[in-house]
Amino acid sequence: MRVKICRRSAWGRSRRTNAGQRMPRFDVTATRLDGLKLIQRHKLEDSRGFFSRFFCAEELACAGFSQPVAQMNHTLTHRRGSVRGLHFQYPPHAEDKLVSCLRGKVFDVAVDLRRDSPTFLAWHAEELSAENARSLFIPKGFAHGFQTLADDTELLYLHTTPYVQGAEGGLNPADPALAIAWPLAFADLSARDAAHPFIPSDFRGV
Ligand SMILES: Cc1cn([C@H]2C[C@H](O)[C@@H](COP(=O)(O)OP(=O)(O)O[C@H]3O[C@H](C)C(=O)[C@H](O)[C@H]3O)O2)c(=O)[nH]c1=O
Repeated sequence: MRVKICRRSAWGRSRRTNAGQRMPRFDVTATRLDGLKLIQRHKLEDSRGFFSRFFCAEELACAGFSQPVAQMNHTLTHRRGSVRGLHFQYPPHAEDKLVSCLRGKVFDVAVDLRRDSPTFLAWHAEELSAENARSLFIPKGFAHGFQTLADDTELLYLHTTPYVQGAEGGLNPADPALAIAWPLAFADLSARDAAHPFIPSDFRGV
């Protein structure tokens, strides 16, 4: 059962336009992995199309996005079925990440790597698409990866920590210890991602 949180608006003002339409805002829903949140963006539609608030520091602080955006990344992945990830950064460069799909569709996966977490090494996936206007908030301590469900899929990432190449870690998307239920056969995978070692039995988290 999805539990909606952050229902109240952070604005305090009326959440309606002059025409009485609901102002764009977000619905934030908890997942079974503590801290990992699904964010639904609302669209304010009219005859021209729609207006949607893509990010709001004030409104999304309650989702856990409480640090400034340090970096914004954009990826295009050509082939349906391609997999990128699973990546994370080791402390002190661990990052919160907001992942959104601007074009196409992805099976977006987060893996809990938090030491002593009751859901350690558990994974959770959400379908993000340009159409469903959903984002995944992925807090520090999680690895992230995705499989595209459409050709020419574009993702936008907001990161709270800059990229530090030497601090990057990776999980092998085919790791049997994770048993991620990828929807499609892997169409494209970087040599680097294919070479991530399987999780060692003595791995206790990050
Ligand atoms: C993440 C990043 C990478 N790079 C460089 C490193 C490589 O030379 C090149 C491509 O990197 P990579 O192959 O890691 O790109 P992806 O496989 O799309 O990785 C991303 O996708 C997975 C699913 C994520 O969650 C990460 O945020 C991100 O690592 O860009 C940078 O210069 N800055 C950056 O912030």
